[in-house]
Amino acid sequence: MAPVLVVEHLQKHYGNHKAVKDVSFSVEAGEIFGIVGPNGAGKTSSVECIIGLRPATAGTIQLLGRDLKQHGSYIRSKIGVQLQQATLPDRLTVAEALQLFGSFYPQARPWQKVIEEWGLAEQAKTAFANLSGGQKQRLFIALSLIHDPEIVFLDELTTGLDPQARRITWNLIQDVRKRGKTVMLVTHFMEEVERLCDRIAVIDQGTVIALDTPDRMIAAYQHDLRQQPVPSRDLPHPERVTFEDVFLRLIGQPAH
Ligand SMILES: Nc1ncnc2c1ncn2[C@@H]1O[C@H](COP(=O)(O)OP(=O)(O)OP(=O)(O)O)[C@@H](O)[C@H]1O
Repeated sequence: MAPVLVVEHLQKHYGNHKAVKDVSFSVEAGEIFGIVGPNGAGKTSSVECIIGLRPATAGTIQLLGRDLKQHGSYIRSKIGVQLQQATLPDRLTVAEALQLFGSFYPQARPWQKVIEEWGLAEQAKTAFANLSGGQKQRLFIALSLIHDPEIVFLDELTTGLDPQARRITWNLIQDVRKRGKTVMLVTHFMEEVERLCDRIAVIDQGTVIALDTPDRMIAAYQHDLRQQPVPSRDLPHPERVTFEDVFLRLIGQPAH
């Protein structure tokens, strides 16, 4: 099956600052694909170029087999986006938000169905400001899916949520995939990518420094640990390696 997204040698410069130096990866239909990296690594800049929000400085982006530069409006109709630090006017109700976002797309699904699917029917008349953190995230997911896109980009969806709301949101992300969508997930939570993602790209200083399944990355790290002649106090016990340990080593930080 052809990949739904192919990014090749993407670069994004802001003046002299090279935020994205060389990012390449491809994503298969139905994957939950994670993008992780330290603050300022270039994750959001990469995603913003991929969704057509910012022009790339160099490189090519193909979504659903079409080049972003030539087919921008087609591609925008096929992607759903929940951007970092998304918010809505305090007094806008859930139903109004869904109707408003639906009005942007000719092929929008009936908002009454979407509100039911995402368990927000009881909050239809609730103002955005009065929703819980978890309900706000559910609304943002529903809004990103109102036009029935094929690929959904979720940037730091669970930042600021308490652990319970975060876990509920994980289930929602899996529900998005169950509905046949491909999910691109940008997050700082390593447990989140380890549990949810089929594959992960680790971006550091504007380049992809690792790309694989979480299990394979963890296995490679464990293998390396066993090769060490003297156990280091900075490294965790090999049986308890997590993706977070792998991530910290990849970006050059001590694991514990
Ligand atoms: N509009 C902009 N103008 C100038 N510099 C920018 C702009 N947007 C981002 N940058 C810079 O580009 C670099 C990459 O930022 P970006 O937001 O893409 O990183 P990130 O990996 O998403 O970080 P975070 O995890 O903190 O969200 C940072 O040094 C940032 O300050």
